Amino acid sequence: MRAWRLLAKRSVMTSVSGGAPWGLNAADLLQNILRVPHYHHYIRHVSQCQTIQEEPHCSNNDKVIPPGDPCSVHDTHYLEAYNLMEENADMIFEPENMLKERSYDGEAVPEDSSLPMPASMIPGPRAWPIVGCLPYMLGHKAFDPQRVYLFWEAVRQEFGPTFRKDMPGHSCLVFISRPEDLESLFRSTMYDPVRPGMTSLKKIRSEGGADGHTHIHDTIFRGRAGILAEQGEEWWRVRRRVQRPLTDATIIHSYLPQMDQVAMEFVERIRYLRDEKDEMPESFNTELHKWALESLGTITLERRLGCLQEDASTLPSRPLRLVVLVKQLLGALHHTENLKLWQYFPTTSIKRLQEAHQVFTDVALEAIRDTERLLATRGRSASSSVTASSCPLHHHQKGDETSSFLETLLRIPGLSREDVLTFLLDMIFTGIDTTSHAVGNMLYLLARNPQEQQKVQQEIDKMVGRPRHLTPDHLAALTYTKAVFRETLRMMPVSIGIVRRLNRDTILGGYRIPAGWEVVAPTLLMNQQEAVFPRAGEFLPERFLRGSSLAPRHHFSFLPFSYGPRMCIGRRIAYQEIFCLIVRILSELNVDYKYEDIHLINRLSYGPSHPLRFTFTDRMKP
Ligand code: HEM
Repeated sequence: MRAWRLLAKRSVMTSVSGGAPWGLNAADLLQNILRVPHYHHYIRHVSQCQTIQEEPHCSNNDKVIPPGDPCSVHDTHYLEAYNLMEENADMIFEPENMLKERSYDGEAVPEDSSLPMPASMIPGPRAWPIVGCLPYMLGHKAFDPQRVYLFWEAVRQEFGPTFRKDMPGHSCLVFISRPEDLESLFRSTMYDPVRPGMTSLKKIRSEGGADGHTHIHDTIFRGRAGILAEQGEEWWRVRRRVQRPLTDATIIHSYLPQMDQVAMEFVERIRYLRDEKDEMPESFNTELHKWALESLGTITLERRLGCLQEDASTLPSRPLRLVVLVKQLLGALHHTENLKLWQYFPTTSIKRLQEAHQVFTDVALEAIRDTERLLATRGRSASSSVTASSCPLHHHQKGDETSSFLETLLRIPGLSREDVLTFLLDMIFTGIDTTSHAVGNMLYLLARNPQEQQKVQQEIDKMVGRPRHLTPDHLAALTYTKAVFRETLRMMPVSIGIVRRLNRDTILGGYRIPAGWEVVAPTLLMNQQEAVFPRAGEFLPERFLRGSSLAPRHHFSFLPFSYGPRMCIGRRIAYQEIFCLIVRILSELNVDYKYEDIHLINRLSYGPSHPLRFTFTDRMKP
């Protein structure tokens, strides 16, 4: 209890000292905590979860609403509560010894007033031994392996918001789609969030590879698989140590000039790539991947890589190989995570994954070593009178210390060099697809909605103009653009869903789901419910503006970066990169798209179904 009080207090203090870069400033934050009864209650609620006195989970003016209720009181305060959750998520979940903090013995699941039904009563498609409901799924008219969300939606229509869908290797799999159930899921798993999946990555990293690839595993991974694939103590050991630098606004903002420079160069690249009809080539998706690596490289590799300078005709350089290798690795992981026959015998898919992982790791590590060499040179130069600012590597200043992101990570007590390298590898391979797809989807939706595009451009012209350098204040002022970004992630999300393995019995959708079962909250199912998002099928960024009558009906209904201690650790980087690029593109260019509709196809994350053959025309100077 005392720890949580300290945390709540610290969350306010951290924001006061500049920790809240997006939207709310410190004064807003304090004002909101005082003014918004719901959020005030929320902090209290989180604190009380510490002592497991589950109470009715929302209240307003003494009106008590039982858990599971549609929670209409959230309507008005949705955005305030949501913003505050987003801003303070890191601070709220930061107790050092989180995993040890509580014993689960004897803990009650959130008690409902009515008796929960047993899990055996959860409805769902017919399942057979071993194959589960695979035959049902394959024979279903809505089943499309590339758009599996269509099938999930059909199942939800037939069986309701909570359904069971046993699959081979996943015999106890429950799908939820009500935001209040997602809230219960997060609360139940908050102190030990196990995200099943990435088991093939864990296997090859911790057991060593076949075909003489063991040297990497001996020298880098040493039986540890990194935060993407690890669980429990080992995941938390790394996560809690890298949390601060990844979410420290000062550190992330210090990379804004470099990311902005990359964005400006990408606008030039668009001009260079345009054909006579001002259209992008079919390979524009890959161009966005290059931008994403170049932009992410400013922080993870501390330098410019040159991805945007290359001509297609030249031999691929190491950075461009990295783009290709990340794609191959994600593709291979998609296969091994989809069908886990490799658990029983060595399949071609796991061998492919080993190969792809091996080559990616070699190339990425070499790039990191180049950075280390440059940093070492800088150290020597600094001592022989060359100032840090003249160094090609980026650096930021904290007190008297000047350090790069890599040096900051390497100095964290309790993290070995191998931990840091593994973490950087994970950042590189998670941070490329995600941001490039989000930007591509946002440009697509704006191309299809010219009025909204115009509003974004007007906001950019008014609040930012065309400055030589973007500042954090410029980006924070873009309220409408931020609403468009959120609406993009609602309609065309990047993440397929939140998945957790329960570590205690939990009531979801009125059923008592036993510990050990896995629960999936599929993003598209959550984001497209009329009852939660009025006029869900329409692109309406206004719903994310303050005071909108279209606001989502529950504060756990829209969490594109997830929530809690396991939420996306790269989200501040993602925001910054994406906003730099959108601002620089739309302040100079109009975007249009003249081909067939794009929908999402599922791999490890959602990606576009067609090439992004945008048309970019120059805007008149405002
Ligand atoms: C629009 C862009 C992005 C979206 C929508 C997104 C979304 C997500 C989501 C939903 C999760 C799962 C969280 C959970 O299980 O609760 C996640 C995890 C993660 N993301 Fe992101 N992400 C984005 C960009 C990035 C970037 C740019 C990076 C790296 C720089 C990154 C690194 C990670 C890592 C390392 C994890 C695993 C965290 C852990 O397990 O502790 N993401 N992301």
